[in-house]
Amino acid sequence: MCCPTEEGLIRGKLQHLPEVHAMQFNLLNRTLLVQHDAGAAPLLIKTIASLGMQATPLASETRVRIEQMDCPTEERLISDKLARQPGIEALYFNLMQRVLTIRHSSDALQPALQVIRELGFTPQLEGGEGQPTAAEPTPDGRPWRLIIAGIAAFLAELVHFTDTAPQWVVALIALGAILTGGLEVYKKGWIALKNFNLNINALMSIAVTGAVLIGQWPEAAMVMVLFAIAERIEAKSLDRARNAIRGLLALTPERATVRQADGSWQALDVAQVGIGSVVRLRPGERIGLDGEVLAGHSTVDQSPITGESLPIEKSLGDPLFAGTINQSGALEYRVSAAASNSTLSRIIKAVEEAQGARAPTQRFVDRFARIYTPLVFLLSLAVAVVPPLLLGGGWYDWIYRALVLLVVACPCALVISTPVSIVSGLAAAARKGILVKGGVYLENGRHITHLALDKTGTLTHGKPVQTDYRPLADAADTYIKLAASLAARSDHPVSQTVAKAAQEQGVTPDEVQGFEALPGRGVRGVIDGRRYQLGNRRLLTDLGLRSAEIDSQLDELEQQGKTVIVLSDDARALGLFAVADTLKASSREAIASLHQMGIKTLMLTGDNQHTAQAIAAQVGIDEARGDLLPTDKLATVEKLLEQNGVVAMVGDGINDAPALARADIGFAMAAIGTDTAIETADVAIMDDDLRKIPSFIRLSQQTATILKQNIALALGIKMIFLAMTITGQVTMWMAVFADVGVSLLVVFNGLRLLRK
Ligand SMILES: Nc1ncnc2c1ncn2[C@@H]1O[C@H](COP(=O)(O)OP(=O)(O)OP(=O)(O)O)[C@@H](O)[C@H]1O
Ligand SMILES: [Zn+2]
Repeated sequence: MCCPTEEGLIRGKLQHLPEVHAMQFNLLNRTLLVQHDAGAAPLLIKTIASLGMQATPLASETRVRIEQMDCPTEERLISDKLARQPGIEALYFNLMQRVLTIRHSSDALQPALQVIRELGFTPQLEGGEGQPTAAEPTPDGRPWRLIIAGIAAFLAELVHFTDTAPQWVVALIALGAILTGGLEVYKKGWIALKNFNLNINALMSIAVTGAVLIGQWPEAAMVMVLFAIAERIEAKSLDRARNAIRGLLALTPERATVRQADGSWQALDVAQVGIGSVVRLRPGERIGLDGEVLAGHSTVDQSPITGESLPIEKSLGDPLFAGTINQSGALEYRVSAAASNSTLSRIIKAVEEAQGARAPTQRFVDRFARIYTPLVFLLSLAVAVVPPLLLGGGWYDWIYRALVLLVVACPCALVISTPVSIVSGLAAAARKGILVKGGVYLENGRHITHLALDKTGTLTHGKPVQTDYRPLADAADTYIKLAASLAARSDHPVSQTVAKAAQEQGVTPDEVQGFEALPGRGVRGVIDGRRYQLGNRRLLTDLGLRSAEIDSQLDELEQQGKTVIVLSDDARALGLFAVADTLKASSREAIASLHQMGIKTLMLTGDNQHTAQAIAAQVGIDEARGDLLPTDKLATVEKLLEQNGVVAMVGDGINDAPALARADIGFAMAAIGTDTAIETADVAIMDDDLRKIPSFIRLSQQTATILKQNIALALGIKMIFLAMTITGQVTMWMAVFADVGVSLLVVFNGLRLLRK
């Protein structure tokens, strides 16, 4: 495969296969990246062979759902074993979603799945990159077992306490409780131990077995049952965080009313509706697919995506988004994206990926847990052996303390405390219409010291109107037509405004030859054999056409916050056009909140310094820098970065993409309509409301607070118990209660963010 016709051939053939979801060709490297259903690779190779080409599979990525995997110790268990398998190139764990993405060579998948099974997990293949399905809740399985185990454990304790039966009866009842309630724990623990892994199951198994060996039957039973119950509650509450994002998906209706070839209407499953289909919407109906209005007028509540409940007017040509709600009128629209690729689906996918990437605190905690557990394990060995041998302590007493220490060695609460907070924070942000592309940004948002803002479209509406036209030479009546002819060819907002104003006056543009855009300056072209330019002061300077008279007129208009461009031929300036953009009502308030947070604001714009200053003064921005070329914007951000600040930049991502990418945090505004913004920004603000930035920073602060509380809680209580265990004040019961209690506490504390 080396030429585009071959690409076309392959694409034509593969795109009709239902197993294929997406293709990306790279003719230079002769590679084709295909997203396909699991197991479809041989079919693809055969199809390509039928075209007379030979395909050699390189590596593919497979998403595997592993229901029982939700603790980092399990992750380590899998990764230690799997990474050593031949053909495995990379592993990406997402514990919150319980999904493991394996990058592997084509024949390595089955052995890898086998390894996972041997470790006691049940891997399920996910169907390619299709529409994300709502995560299944933790299976309920065997609640009766826990109930029986609980009753038995209680009985054992009761009989032991009241001394109504011989010791062997107590032991028998307790054994029953341990086996019914804790068989799973033992199984998992054994697999972990075999692999030199000390996960919670291994620790609990040792502790309970130890308790049995020293004759603490009722206690062993109670501890095991309590642990099993707590695990269950914890898993359930984690499901809540896990599904907070997926819950958004429940917003899209399952069916849409689609026009058939014969003109009739039929309700179809949204997954079956193709691009280009025409869909009808009743008033009050939820929108099922992304599309563009073909007929009708209505307002749409876009709050499910933007977090902004102000209804948006929709008529011919306006975009509609799956998951939003049609209000008063009936609409017909043409579908523009498959259900699995709607804006909402992409948001959900992005947030899920964001969860997979570890935030800094989480990495720290994971590292800590890695040494904490083995350390406490060694400590407990020492506690069991050293005092009795060297200090004359009682064996029984110290072994018991050592077993309690094993329970305290569990890092669960600590390890779980960060992801649950981050995920809840990400979900809360998504609900507000703020798409955060990684926990890092949520953690660092509160450290922002400088915010650079683009002017057009960020602070202003980006929809300027023409305010002034002034001829500078005679024969003035032809200038509007000349300017409009040039302007109509450009998609720059300033040109567009001039073109529109002329059109409204009934002026039709002339033919332009040799049209050229001069970035940061304006445009030029030849009309009727003569060359004309339309552009800003910089362009006039380049042409050597500045004069005191023109400068004073420009100064005057620019100081009113207007943007002025001048029409000129090669000899003189002919006329000037001023346009003015309106400030968004929310901008002032947003800037004021940012200042209250101690953040310095800086406006960066390609527009001239006067206009920049005038606008900056109106919104209350600290500093304005005008006359910047896109490269200057980047340089400004870089200079700020050198001053050790945390620099964020907000823009619409069109001419400020490099600066956005370079900043510590890049915010893209009005992302709902633009795919690139969702994909490239660090944080995408779905609507165009600048106040989302202070609210993101507040959320970042709240997340940080909860993270700190959680780590302090988890660590603090562990440390207290560690000390108290060694001095012999803690029973195994209490240790289990403390451990699972803290786990639950941090989970619930993290979930509080969902309500922010
Ligand atoms: N195609 C064009 N038509 C008319 N004027 C233009 C054109 N291109 C640039 N200009 C002039 O140059 C100035 C700078 O343009 P540039 O595209 O760099 O910034 P901008 O997009 O207008 O502003 P911002 O940086 O705030 O988004 C504009 O304000 C305008 O005066
Ligand atoms: Zn634990």
